[in-house]
Amino acid sequence: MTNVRVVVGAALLHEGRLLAARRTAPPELAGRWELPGGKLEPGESAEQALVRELREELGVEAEPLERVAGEWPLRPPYVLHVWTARLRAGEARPLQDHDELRWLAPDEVGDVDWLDQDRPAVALAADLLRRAEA
Ligand SMILES: Nc1nc2c([nH]c(=O)n2[C@H]2C[C@H](O)[C@@H](COP(=O)(O)OP(=O)(O)OP(=O)(O)O)O2)c(=O)[nH]1
Repeated sequence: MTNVRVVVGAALLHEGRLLAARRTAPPELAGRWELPGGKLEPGESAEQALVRELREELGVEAEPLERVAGEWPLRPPYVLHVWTARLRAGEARPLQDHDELRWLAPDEVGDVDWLDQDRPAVALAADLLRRAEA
């Protein structure tokens, strides 16, 4: 399919924790937790979109690391791709699209109400964190 559009989500990792962000809109998604990110703009790579979105939404500089294997369908024509990323500079704040942030240790990843579509990628990111700790 050629008209699929990618939403990139960042599994932002810092000091052994994963960042979760609580959405403020649209009403059907508000209050649920997600990986910060957004839609690719025309001509943009996933890595470029990730860096731009994290700058806009959280006020941080992030470095994309690697794609988490998989692709998760959202409302057509969107699909979710997830990349791990590390925090290069700044302190994450909910500047846009979110009203709360939480840095979750691997054992806390199940403590927030993730968007359904995010759960498999979040589980994979938590596994990566656990392995990095071991
Ligand atoms: N950013 C993000 N969006 C997600 C995730 N999971 C999920 O289902 N979505 C959905 C919610 C939205 O319908 C869509 C992404 O839209 P968005 O509002 O974050 O994108 P954007 O920042 O580019 O916003 P806009 O240009 O539409 O204003 O994907 C996720 O983990 N991160």
